[in-house]
Amino acid sequence: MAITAPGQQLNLNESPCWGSRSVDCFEKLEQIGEGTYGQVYMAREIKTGEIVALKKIRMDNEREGFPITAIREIKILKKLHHENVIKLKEIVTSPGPEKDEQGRPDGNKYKGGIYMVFEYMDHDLTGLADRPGMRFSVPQIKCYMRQLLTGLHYCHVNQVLHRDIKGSNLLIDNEGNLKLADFGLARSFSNDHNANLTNRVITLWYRPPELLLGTTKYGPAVDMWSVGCIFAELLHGKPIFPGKDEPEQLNKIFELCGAPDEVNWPGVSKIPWYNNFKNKANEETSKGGFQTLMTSVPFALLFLPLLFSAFLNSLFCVSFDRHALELLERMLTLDPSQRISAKDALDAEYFWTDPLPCDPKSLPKYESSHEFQTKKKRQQQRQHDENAKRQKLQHPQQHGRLPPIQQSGQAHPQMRSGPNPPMHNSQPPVAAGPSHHYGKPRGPAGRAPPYGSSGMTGAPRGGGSSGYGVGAPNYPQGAPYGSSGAGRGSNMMGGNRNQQYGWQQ
Ligand SMILES: Nc1ncnc2c1ncn2[C@@H]1O[C@H](COP(=O)(O)OP(=O)(O)OP(=O)(O)O)[C@@H](O)[C@H]1O
Repeated sequence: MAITAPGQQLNLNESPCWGSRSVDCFEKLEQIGEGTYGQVYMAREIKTGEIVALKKIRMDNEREGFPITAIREIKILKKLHHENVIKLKEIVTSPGPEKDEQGRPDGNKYKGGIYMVFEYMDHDLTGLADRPGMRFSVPQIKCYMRQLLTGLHYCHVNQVLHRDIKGSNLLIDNEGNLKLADFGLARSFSNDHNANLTNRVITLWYRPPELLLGTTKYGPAVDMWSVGCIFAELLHGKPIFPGKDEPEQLNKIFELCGAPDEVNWPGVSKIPWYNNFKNKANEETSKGGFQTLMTSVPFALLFLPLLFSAFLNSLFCVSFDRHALELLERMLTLDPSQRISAKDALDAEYFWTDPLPCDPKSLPKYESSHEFQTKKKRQQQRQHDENAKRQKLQHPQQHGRLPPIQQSGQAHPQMRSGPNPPMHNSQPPVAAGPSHHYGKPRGPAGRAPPYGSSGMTGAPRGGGSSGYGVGAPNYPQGAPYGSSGAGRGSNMMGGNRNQQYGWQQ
């Protein structure tokens, strides 16, 4: 966690009620998130009954002061007011040492706690997409994408870079509204892009090539790359660039988008790590085993549209909407200066041709689904499966005689169907990282309704596993965060992002 830098002090007294109320004004109902900052809870304001989200600011080390990421998030959110940006309502404090859910001291050396109070959102995109059987329709994808771009355009116009666009930071309520959240890595920028900023931002799978190549001068285009990754994921049903470290991430990008050179990306050879990468690529190529498109850029450039459509079509076995592909290509353009802006993306044909984006209010209502909960359910399911396996090994005879319903446990109705559980139960649950499944049609058409289990009557709370089904990738645990520890990786590495970015720009 970083020490608060001069000029970065947070003045909680800026607004009369900010920071003056105690967290005791709220009743914590349920944990809905676990982030680098600490926990996020669904809570009820006792006086009004209003449901909110409380995000506790982690203060693990009292010597290091108030985390700079929290200061940035609060400062930025205080100036952003838009229907597609999460609303920070106030800051509340707890004066004394706090207790965990079991009433034990929570191990926080800092005596009190500080919480950010947000409007409550029923889902994050990752959690929603992870619902069993979930499929998004085209108008629904357009509706979410348009809201994402509208919120981001607003941020960019107000000279704020988000720098961590990914599914779990896109919150959705049951009115169909999508809002950008988690501005912990966000920062203001100036249009001349002259300032040196850290390149160690954005969760690996969503990180643009310029950051992976080490650039420190960048602008809103970095967010647009992440938006392209989300868009492709919504169309494709799973992350398109699931690299496990930076080199692999770059390779995955270059395999799909072609490799950069001075022709398709003027100035790329001046980016700090370009030559390292190029030399390595050449070395590998001369060894004959390196499957990169580094050496076939003209080919890649000429056939980029075909590469995209071939890639997507081969995965879906259907022909993709031409307008969707055009927009996707313009988002996933290597050269950030040629990448489409949020404003221009909103004008793209894709949003203005049939089927049009649906009205958010027309979207079905789902039971609340946050990534934290879906991950937890998968972990529980995995634990359950492991226990069952262990028991079976210990008492093979006894278990052999049991009818399938008893072998597979009572908790999960879908597992009662016999020794071969449904596909989504047989997938190795992913313990960490974005575990997305955005609406990829799975199995024979018509098996699932367009929105999965429709409305509130969907899968029972606490039951079921993730929507990982046929074709789910076998991601290494923690892969999305790579070895750099950038973005959320810090969490996986036992540290926190303040340690890694706090002192940086
Ligand atoms: N306003 C909200 N309403 C409902 N859920 C929320 C809200 N804010 C956050 N969450 C849930 O908590 C999760 C973590 O929140 P957030 O990303 O803001 O925390 P963080 O500490 O910054 O996490 P990270 O380690 O990912 O940076 C989100 O993915 C979301 O599921």
